[in-house]
Amino acid sequence: TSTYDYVIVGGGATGLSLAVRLSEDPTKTIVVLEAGNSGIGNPNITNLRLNANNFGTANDWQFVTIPQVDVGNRIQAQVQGKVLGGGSAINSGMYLRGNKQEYDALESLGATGWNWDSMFAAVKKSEHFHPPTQAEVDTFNMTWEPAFHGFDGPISIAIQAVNVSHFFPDFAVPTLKNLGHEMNIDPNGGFHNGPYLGFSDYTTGLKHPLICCVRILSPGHQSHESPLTASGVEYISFNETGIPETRTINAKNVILSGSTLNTPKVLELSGIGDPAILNGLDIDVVVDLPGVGANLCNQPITTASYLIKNGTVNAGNAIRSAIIDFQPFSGYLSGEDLERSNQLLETKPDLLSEAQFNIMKAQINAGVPQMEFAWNIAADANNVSTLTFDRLILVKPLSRGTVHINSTDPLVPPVIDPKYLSAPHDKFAFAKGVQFTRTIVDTEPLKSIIVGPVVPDATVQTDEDFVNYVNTISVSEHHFVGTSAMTPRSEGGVVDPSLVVYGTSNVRVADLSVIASLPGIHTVSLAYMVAERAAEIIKEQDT
Ligand SMILES: Cc1cc2nc3c(=O)[nH]c(=O)nc-3n(C[C@H](O)[C@H](O)[C@H](O)COP(=O)(O)OP(=O)(O)OC[C@H]3O[C@@H](n4cnc5c(N)ncnc54)[C@H](O)[C@@H]3O)c2cc1C
Repeated sequence: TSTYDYVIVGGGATGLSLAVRLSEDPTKTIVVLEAGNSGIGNPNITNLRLNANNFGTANDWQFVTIPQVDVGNRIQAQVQGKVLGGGSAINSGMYLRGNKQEYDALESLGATGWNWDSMFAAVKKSEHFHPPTQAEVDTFNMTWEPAFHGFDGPISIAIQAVNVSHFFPDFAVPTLKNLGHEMNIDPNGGFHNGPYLGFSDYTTGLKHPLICCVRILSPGHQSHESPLTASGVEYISFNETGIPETRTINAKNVILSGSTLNTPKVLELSGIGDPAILNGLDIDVVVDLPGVGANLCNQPITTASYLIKNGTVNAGNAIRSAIIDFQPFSGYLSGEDLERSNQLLETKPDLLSEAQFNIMKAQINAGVPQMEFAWNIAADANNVSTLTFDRLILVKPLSRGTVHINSTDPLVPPVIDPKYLSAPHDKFAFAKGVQFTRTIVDTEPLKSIIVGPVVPDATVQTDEDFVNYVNTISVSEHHFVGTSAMTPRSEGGVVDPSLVVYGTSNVRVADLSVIASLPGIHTVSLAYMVAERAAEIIKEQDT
């Protein structure tokens, strides 16, 4: 049996991008194990507008959380890509980058070399920006800064242009201006405050067999003093009749790219993790690493919609989230609310590290965006138009949760407990964000064409009503990070700045689980950053 140079577990956004870069060296042999199907020829994957058709299908892991105590004990569905391309194959294609401070924070938390400069260079390497045509520029007032973009990478990026309703230039932009929210000419260069036209990426799945990696193999590893050296991985392969067969792959390097929710499972099944979890399942502790599966972070999301006066706008066939407005707390909280925010920020939420808490508070004070307001307009069959803030997202929550196995059966899903809105400040700031949409529609020129609220309806008025609204309606975004954090081992870290799992010599993690603190964005650009940086590091170290 042959020994590959690299086995990459997970052919998702990070894993595939990394495989492409590593395969640039023709002397290296690489195998990618992907648990899901191929997306080849599937229009639900190639057409961004149909992405939701994948939810609940074989292309989705169909995870659910345990009951979420702070949002009415609701169990929430957690869509996650289980198809070549992973999340990037079934996502909505929105493409965003955060503020410089948010990447520099990763280095402050212990990820030496992972800062805005290195990650900006990495993401430009991954990018093939397609500038808009002159006609699109003229029609939609598009702006962009060439220095913020890469033009030779594999990931195509463009500004969304098709069928944008006149509502946006005529009503949305002037209203935002009257609220003091000035347009951002290009949010991709390390400052994404303010409204801008949506950027998109266009990635699609590829072809592959059905394979699910179970655990890392480390034959003969006896001593807990010396680092574990993996010889490859064990995986289950389903044959044509659906019968599972256990097989192995030998490799000099193991790279886990199964995503924030899946990678802890492979580590824990391999005996790498929190002894309290492993002992309970009679799994031998090979590496004592309590940070595996901890520090789980994701964003809460909800919507609000308003009826538009008949005949005042032509909704046309506008695309989703045509304008996205990212605001710091000072952009939507009143003076009194800011005082309340400061009071709530005096107490560190459970499970959030002191280091992260301090950094996040500094970012809040520096005006880093905390809330996303995405604007969309649509008309029904009777041409009744509705303005929907289709993504109201608290983009940098303080709440932290966990994901762990509770079975040694590799086919049993992990226990996912993100503890949504468990930090009191999260609930306050999120509910206030939803409430702020009432201020937006009460501002001219929008005010003159709004009939009134649809969802939440007009009975929802007080602070308490809005808190109840988010408790009962909000769901979770798909932007998980943090469960194999790149922080010092003594602070709950799982990987070092070279992405090597502590206590091992040749096991790396390269997916979004390594990002200790979430930039306030949609996360696929981060996956490309991690992949490009990982490729640079691995190529340099493995010469
Ligand atoms: C529905 C949805 C919509 C989204 N919308 C956007 C958006 O519009 N814009 C944006 O920026 N981001 C979006 N995201 C987020 C973005 O797609 C993810 O952050 C990104 O894909 C994460 O990359 P990853 O490499 O960490 O994991 P993934 O891309 O999820 O890849 C992990 C891969 O590993 C495979 N895998 C897992 N475990 C195993 C195993 N044991 N053996 C073999 N294979 C395994 C999985 O099947 C999967 O293909 C969205 C995500 C989802 C799910």
